[in-house]
Amino acid sequence: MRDTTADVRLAEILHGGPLEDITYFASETYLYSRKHGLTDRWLAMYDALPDVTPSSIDLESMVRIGTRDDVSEEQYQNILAAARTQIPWRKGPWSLFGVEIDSEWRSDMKWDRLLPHISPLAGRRVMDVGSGNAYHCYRAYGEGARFVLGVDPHPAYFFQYRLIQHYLRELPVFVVPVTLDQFPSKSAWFDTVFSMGVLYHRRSPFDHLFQLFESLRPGGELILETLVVDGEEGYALTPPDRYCRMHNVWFLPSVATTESWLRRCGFENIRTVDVNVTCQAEQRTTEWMPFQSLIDGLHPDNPALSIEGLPAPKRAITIANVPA
Ligand SMILES: Nc1ncnc2c1ncn2[C@@H]1O[C@H](C[S@+](CC[C@H]([NH3+])C(=O)[O-])CC(=O)[O-])[C@@H](O)[C@H]1O
Repeated sequence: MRDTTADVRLAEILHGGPLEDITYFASETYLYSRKHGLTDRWLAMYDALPDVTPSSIDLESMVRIGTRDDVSEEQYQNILAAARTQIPWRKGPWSLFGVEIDSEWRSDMKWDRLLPHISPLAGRRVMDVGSGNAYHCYRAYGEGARFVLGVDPHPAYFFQYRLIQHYLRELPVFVVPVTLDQFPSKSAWFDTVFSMGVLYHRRSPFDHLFQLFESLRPGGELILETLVVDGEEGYALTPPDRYCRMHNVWFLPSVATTESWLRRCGFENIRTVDVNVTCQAEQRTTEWMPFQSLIDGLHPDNPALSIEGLPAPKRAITIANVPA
């Protein structure tokens, strides 16, 4: 068993509330029970991490944990080597004691697009569904959230979060490596819920939207970010096969359709605050994600199309509230 600080702290926060039972998912016992092939690699990485305390942290203008001066050359090399064992880093960027992890996605660009439009996060309970390695969870904490819960079933991203969390153990920011379907329904507990980059991966988009609705308290706010296509209300594109080489994309609604789906699920005050064609400055191959990226999913002769001939990725941010 490794450090159990996270389990204990999460249990304290959730004690007596509607989500008390999910504490188990944050436990090492649950992790080992999944017997994932990456677990051994992660444990070896975790053992090699030096114990250092960051002299300063910035989660507001970026994610920076400590500085190069906080660590010796040997400690720096150990952290660098540990971070490299967790390649590919898809979400970031992270600055960890001077190790600059330049991830595939500039996740800060999405954050900058949404932040001016959402209710201030200060004092709020926040959930980020599809949190990946928790980049946006830490940014939410940087805006003053009092508790942030990331939800993402992908073990590799969870282990990246645990690497970062090793140096931010005192913060009330947690990730559970499961899907939202494994949560008790109708917790009505969160003030703000993010679902970004998840809806199009769900085969049943309405079930996902209802789950988000039921996890929010009355008056609570949803920030939904999803791939969209041009079209009238009612139109949604189902790719006949892959989309930008991804095999798990099911529905690309128009903006008007996205909003109508939210209305149908009971949300109100629905407004789309940003529509953005993804550019290569935001999603690209880097040293920390050396595999295929956006450019490989676009048509070689026409970047307005995906490689399959469908519209190139365009993303909308829509905000909506549960009735008060
Ligand atoms: N049912 C599910 N429940 C929870 N997570 C899920 C589920 N299905 C898939 N995921 C997770 O949702 C994330 C989608 S990426 C967005 C990351 C971040 N939000 C971002 O906005 O940059 C998509 C993208 O970047 O295109 C992955 O980490 C999946 O493991």
